[in-house]
Amino acid sequence: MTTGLVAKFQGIYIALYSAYDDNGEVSRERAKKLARHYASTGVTGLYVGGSSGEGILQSVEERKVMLEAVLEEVKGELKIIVHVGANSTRDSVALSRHAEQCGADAISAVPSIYYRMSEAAVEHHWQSMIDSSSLPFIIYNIPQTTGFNLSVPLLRKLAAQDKVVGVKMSGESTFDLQQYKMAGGEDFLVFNGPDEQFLAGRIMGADGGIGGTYGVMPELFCTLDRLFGLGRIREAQSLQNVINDFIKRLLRYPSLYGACKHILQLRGVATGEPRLPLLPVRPEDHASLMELNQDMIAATAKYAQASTMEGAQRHA
Ligand SMILES: CC(=O)N[C@H](C=O)[C@@H](O)[C@H](O)[C@H](O)CO
Ligand SMILES: CC(=O)C(=O)O
Repeated sequence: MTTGLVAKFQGIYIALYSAYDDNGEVSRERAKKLARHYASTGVTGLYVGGSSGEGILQSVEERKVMLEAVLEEVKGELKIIVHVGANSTRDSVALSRHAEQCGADAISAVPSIYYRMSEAAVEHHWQSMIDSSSLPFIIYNIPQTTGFNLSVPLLRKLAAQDKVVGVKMSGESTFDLQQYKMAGGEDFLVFNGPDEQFLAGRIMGADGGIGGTYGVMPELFCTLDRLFGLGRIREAQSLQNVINDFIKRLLRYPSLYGACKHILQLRGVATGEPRLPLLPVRPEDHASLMELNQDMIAATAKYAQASTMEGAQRHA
């Protein structure tokens, strides 16, 4: 039995993509349509403005618009965690305050990037966001892009505060993930970052996941999570294998987000191209992306059927 914060926040969170119009401006309308698209997929919530959401490539104003649109559409239906990390503490604090004003469920942040930051500087940066809002705070550790790896002592120190409720662990070591889970204590959340090892992360203690590829296969990740919860590990393994084949195919394109956004467009959900320097897909990519989309849709249907059968068996 899980109680408290873990019970409240655990689950599958789609790292939401950016939503731009055809001129590359943030589009409220497309952001709403994108959020709506996910409302009935079974996911717990959305992670807005993170890596996949290109928050780091947007102005503070654009990030506010994006969050407001998402909340207007799905507040109360989906839990909304908003990434408020910006390079300056000043901007990060402004975004933290805004997140609270407009009713997000939690905030989260990476360290400041570009300058090599001491642990003391990162701690001060995060603490400023924590202090500027009453929302729960989720540390975002993604050392391969930020160059900063969260230490267990810093995690322990931050987690001692009631407002610091969890960590999104995007580093690849599931041992580190397990160490965070142990250090955070009983009611501390750990979210798996690398989608390719979702199952491994869950086995080592993650309470759920926040991922950049969930947005093109949300139902598959929900099923994977459920299979793990039911202890059906062999089936979970084979589903993770299916998912990883899709992820490997997605990673072949000029940018992961460009490929994912193109797939969404094929499903009738336009979100524009990723913002440069993230590259869009090329015309020569269209045919293979159409095939990948079809394969994902087929796998989703197949696993939906499998879970119906399982439901029927349970009720028999
Ligand atoms: C480095 C990175 O962006 N990691 C994401 C978040 O943790 C993942 O969700 C990846 O997008 C995903 O695992 C695909 O490699
Ligand atoms: C991938 C991920 O979790 C993010 O976009 O922040």
